[in-house]
Amino acid sequence: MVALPESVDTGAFCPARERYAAGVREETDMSLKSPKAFFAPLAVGAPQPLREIPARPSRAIHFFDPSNPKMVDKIPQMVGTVDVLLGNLEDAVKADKKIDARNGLIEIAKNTDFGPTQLWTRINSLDSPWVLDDLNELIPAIGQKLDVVMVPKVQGPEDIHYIDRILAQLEAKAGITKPILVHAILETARGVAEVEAIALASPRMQGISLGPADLAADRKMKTTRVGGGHPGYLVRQDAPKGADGTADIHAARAIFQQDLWHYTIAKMVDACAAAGIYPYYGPFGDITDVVACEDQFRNAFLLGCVGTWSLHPKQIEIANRVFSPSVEDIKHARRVVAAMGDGTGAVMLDGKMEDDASLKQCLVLVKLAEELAAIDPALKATYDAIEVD
Ligand SMILES: CC(C)(COP(=O)(O)OP(=O)(O)OC[C@H]1O[C@@H](n2cnc3c(N)ncnc32)[C@H](O)[C@@H]1OP(=O)(O)O)[C@@H](O)C(=O)NCCC(=O)NCCSC(=O)C[C@](C)(O)C(=O)O
Ligand SMILES: [Mg+2]
Repeated sequence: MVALPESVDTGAFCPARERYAAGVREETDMSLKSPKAFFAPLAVGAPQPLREIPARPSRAIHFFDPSNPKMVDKIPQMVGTVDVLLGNLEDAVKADKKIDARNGLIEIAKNTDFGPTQLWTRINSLDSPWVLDDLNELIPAIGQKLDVVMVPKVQGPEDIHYIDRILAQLEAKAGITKPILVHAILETARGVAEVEAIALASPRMQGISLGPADLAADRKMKTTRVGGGHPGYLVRQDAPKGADGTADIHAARAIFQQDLWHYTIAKMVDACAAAGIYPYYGPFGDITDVVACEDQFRNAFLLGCVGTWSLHPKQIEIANRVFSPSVEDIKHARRVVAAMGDGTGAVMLDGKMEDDASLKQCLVLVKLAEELAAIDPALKATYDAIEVD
């Protein structure tokens, strides 16, 4: 029994302190994530970190401002139509609404049954005057309901270590039984350079999203958009020869717009896959251009991302469709699985060679379809109706 001096204010009831007072000693990690202690809790009484991040569908992470009554009104009816609802406290919430947003999120979380939909929040940046109160108030009030805390403007693994320890302390104090996961936004040049270390910084790491607007500013890119392409970033077809045999540089030539985000997304996907966590595209700011939005989302899906952000209700349907394998892909994948028998060797299917490696790609799609069908009855009916010839 550890006696506390009478002058110490022990504050509200704290399960971890009670257990400590009762002589219970738990293994924790006092170091900054030494390899052997990687999976030890970072505070006495904090829940055991997960060894594997659950593959919960998260095709769209839908952002709403909890201080905006019109948006808040729409949240209950969005439950079940979107995989993740995220109460945003950071950029896009006005400075004089920060506290309303935090309180609004607490109220929504307490009063809403989220069913299969995950509840995430994006806290303010680590250098802001709000972040400490965000954590101190959200975790005790709604920590048991919060699945993931998204951390903006992550610079390196030390930012994740900082959040990791605070979350452990707050979880212990509040008696939270399931660990809250952490999602980093890749929106600084140093963050991109350190993305592998960020992905591996903590067993809480659930995933990483691209933050193209802040990243562009931090890198001093000469763009003014929130994600998407740029007409000036292009490759031009070679000039044809003119009558005099030299290149006619003024002749009409095809131009091919390139993807400004390809390098960063590919780097992020590799870092996430290597760490066993999930990569996401981020925001597409041109809300009216649903066609280009779909293209950007599909590029990310093909490269390995599991989801994207939705800023406006109309982007949810696009994300749900793009990040669910198509009927054609599932039909083909199931044919390959059937044709490959025990999964070894090579076969010909429709004039193409299939082998162990193409089978593995097909299994990625089949597994994803099963995970999505488990939470999306309409999609399940669509996949169930596929006939493999
Ligand atoms: C774009 C905006 C201003 C257009 O808002 P609007 O009201 O002008 O649009 P609307 O088409 O007129 O809206 C129709 C209805 O839908 C509602 N509505 C509209 N949006 C939502 C929503 N998200 N959730 C729920 N409801 C929504 C809206 O309130 C309205 O309700 P009403 O019919 O009753 O009048 C608005 O959609 C919005 O503020 N969206 C969220 C923006 C946001 O969260 N930005 C931050 C993420 S991006 C970012 O931070 C960058 C990054 C990663 O950090 C980096 O790259 O660096
Ligand atoms: Mg940002």
